[in-house]
Amino acid sequence: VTHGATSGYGYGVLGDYKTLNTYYYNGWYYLYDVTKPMNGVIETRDANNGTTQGGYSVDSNNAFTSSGQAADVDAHKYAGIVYDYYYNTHNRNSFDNAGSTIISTVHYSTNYNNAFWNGNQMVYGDGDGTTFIALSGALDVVAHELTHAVTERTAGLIYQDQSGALNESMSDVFGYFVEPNDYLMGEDVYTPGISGDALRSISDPTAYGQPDHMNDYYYTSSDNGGVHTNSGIPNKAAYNTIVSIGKTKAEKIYYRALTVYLTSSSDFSDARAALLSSTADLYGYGTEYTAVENAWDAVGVY
Ligand SMILES: CCCCC[C@H](S)C(=O)N[C@@H](Cc1ccccc1)C(=O)N[C@@H](C)C(=O)O
Ligand SMILES: [Ca+2]
Ligand SMILES: [Zn+2]
Repeated sequence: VTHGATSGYGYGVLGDYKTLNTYYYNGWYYLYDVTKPMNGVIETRDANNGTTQGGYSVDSNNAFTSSGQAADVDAHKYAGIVYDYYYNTHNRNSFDNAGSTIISTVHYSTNYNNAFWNGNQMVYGDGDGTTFIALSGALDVVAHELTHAVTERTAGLIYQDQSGALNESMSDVFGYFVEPNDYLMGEDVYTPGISGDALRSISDPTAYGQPDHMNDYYYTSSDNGGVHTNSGIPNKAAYNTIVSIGKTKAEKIYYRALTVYLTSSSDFSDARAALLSSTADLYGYGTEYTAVENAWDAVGVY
């Protein structure tokens, strides 16, 4: 072929084999996925431990099998999975619902124990090897970060205090919806030397130092008002909702609340109201509505 879509493969951060949607051009294979509907593109880049966007992740023979390519493989594969989740479950075409290219950069900085959405793209550190390994190696992390992009283009929840904790919670909750095999966050890339732990739990936020009730709201000036701590309260309410009405209904009311009712300054009480309105819209005022009321009563938010 002169150039065009190809199918490659590689090994992820956990050493697992996975197929990849790649693109051949001028002697090189790119992590550039053109298989999505309406020309949605997913591209993965490599910062080579710098702090710029980096160039495209490329390979000479379409086999992304070197250890240095593992983070690239997972960032690319998982971005595609998250794209598919939003398209197939919520009919949303990319984070802006207009098919914008989803860009990821891996190997950001050195020993960087975090991942983030920078307003234009996802960025992943490699971790320091003790607290984290390469963060794109966890599907719930990728879903967390891409959900920040969705939130930014919809509710626009300000990243401070209660709206900020809600912003963080939406990213964790959709991290669960995309990876529903556990209620843990980041377990696949967190503390490789310790098994069974995680950065957070939505079923029991207190297991990792987060509050699960308004009585224990953590007032602080750090971390934008403790957004990674206080997210435990809406996270617990989401867990309560998921357990009582099921994932299929829960993800519909959460998506509707995020895209229709929540605004940039919404606080926890506004979130309760937004979810109740969404529930009423979709399922009426029956058992699902009561379940959402109970879910938020249980965390002390009215
Ligand atoms: C650059 C400034 C910080 C940005 C914070 C990003 S959005 C974030 O919340 N990252 C997640 C990564 C993550 C997600 C799911 C599971 C594990 C880890 C996060 O929770 N970061 C923690 C370490 C933090 O910033 O406190
Ligand atoms: Ca998980
Ligand atoms: Zn976040």
